[in-house]
Amino acid sequence: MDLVLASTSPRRKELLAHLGLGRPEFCFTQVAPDIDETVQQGEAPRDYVRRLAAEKAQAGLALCADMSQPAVLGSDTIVVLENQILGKPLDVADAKRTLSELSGRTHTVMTAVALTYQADADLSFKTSVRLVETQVRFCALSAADIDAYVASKEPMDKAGSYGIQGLGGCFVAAIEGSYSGVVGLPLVETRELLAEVGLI
Ligand SMILES: Cc1cn([C@H]2C[C@H](O)[C@@H](COP(=O)(O)OP(=O)(O)OP(=O)(O)O)O2)c(=O)[nH]c1=O
Repeated sequence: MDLVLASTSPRRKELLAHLGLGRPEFCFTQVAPDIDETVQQGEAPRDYVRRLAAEKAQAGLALCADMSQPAVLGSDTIVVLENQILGKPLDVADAKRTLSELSGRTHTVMTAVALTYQADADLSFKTSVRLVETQVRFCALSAADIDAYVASKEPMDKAGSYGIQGLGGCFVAAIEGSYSGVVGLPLVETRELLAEVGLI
């Protein structure tokens, strides 16, 4: 099987490479899935993030027509505060609003990872999905903190308008769960998915 990462995220690429544990034979290619990320009416955050990860993997599979046996990974990350999905910010004002909502509170980061691959028996494709939830507590943020952070532009391509792996780590008072899941690809669960199909 050929491993394919269906993602445009440089962070997911870097995290997936970790799973090779330095072995040169572990390799993968990358394709850019293009899916509609609209939340369906009444859709719960857990259902949404699982659906998007699966749709990214399946959209990625459609881009692998030239491969004999692709196994495609897709992933999606959302921040959830009081059952509300906080995705990537629409603009600077939205990022500032999101950060002030997260200030001094605990939110959940949900990341789903999906693997679409050909099940041997009947040549049909199967998608396995794992959902990982992590609690993140933010310290209290001043308006000056938020302005300075948003000016760095780091929040603009990230769910919840922050990156724990970057400057946003300054705001994280506590985390319970998967650090790599917050960054966008939960390593333990991704390793399990790959191990199930013999890719590692
Ligand atoms: C909360 C948090 C999110 N993020 C990122 C992970 C994801 O890349 C992004 C959420 O957007 P996603 O839609 O999950 O992913 P993406 O559009 O960046 O990439 P893809 O092509 O795979 O769809 O937020 C961090 O990098 N650090 C964090 O601390």
